[in-house]
Amino acid sequence: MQAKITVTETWLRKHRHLYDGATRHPFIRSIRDGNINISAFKTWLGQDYIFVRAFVPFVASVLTKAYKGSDDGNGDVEVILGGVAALHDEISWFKKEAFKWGVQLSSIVPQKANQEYCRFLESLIGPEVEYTVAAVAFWAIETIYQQSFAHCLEDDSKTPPELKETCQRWGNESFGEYCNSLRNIVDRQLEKASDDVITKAEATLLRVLEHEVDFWNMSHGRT
Ligand SMILES: Cc1ncc(CN)c(N)n1
Repeated sequence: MQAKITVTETWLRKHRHLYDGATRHPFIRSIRDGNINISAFKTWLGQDYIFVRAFVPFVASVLTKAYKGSDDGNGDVEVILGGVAALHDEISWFKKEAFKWGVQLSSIVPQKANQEYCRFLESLIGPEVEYTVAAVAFWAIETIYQQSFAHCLEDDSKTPPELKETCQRWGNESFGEYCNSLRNIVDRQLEKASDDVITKAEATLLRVLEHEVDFWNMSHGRT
């Protein structure tokens, strides 16, 4: 018997071009090819620290929605709670890494693409945004990083040794499994969602892809 094609699979096929644009961006390719400009990397590091701080309340809101809105016989809350715990480690990691690279986090000013992305996250926090829609954003945001950095760890990559740890942070297998768990949550929700929610969720996925591309562009010095 053939496996059923899930909604996320349909979307990823339909929006492959945009998805590849986010996960195979020139910034990521430059890490993978070993010719990353270190000042671009430092820009990314400082800006991403600001993004991750704004990401925490968004993920907390997804957790609340999971608690209130899913049947949760499926353990959504535990999976998302794992994500919150990982973010705690992520923030400590950014501080340690910034120190290593001489990036002064307290003096970083968020750039336009970052501000807009953080504003978008905030727009998804309120109770009027359905759990399914917010969960799609969450899944996409985490998965783009996982896929991007895993690409830099493939056998034929020339990622500089000093950036391997960064790539491992999101490109590792267990982060990949966590992203798969988020994808299962999303597909389960989408199975029972109304057409209206499915339409909103797909539009949200597209917005995330665009914001991620803009974020890489900003880090790469293209804005
Ligand atoms: C911009 C961005 N997107 C995703 C992630 C993964 N949490 C991140 N740290 N920053």
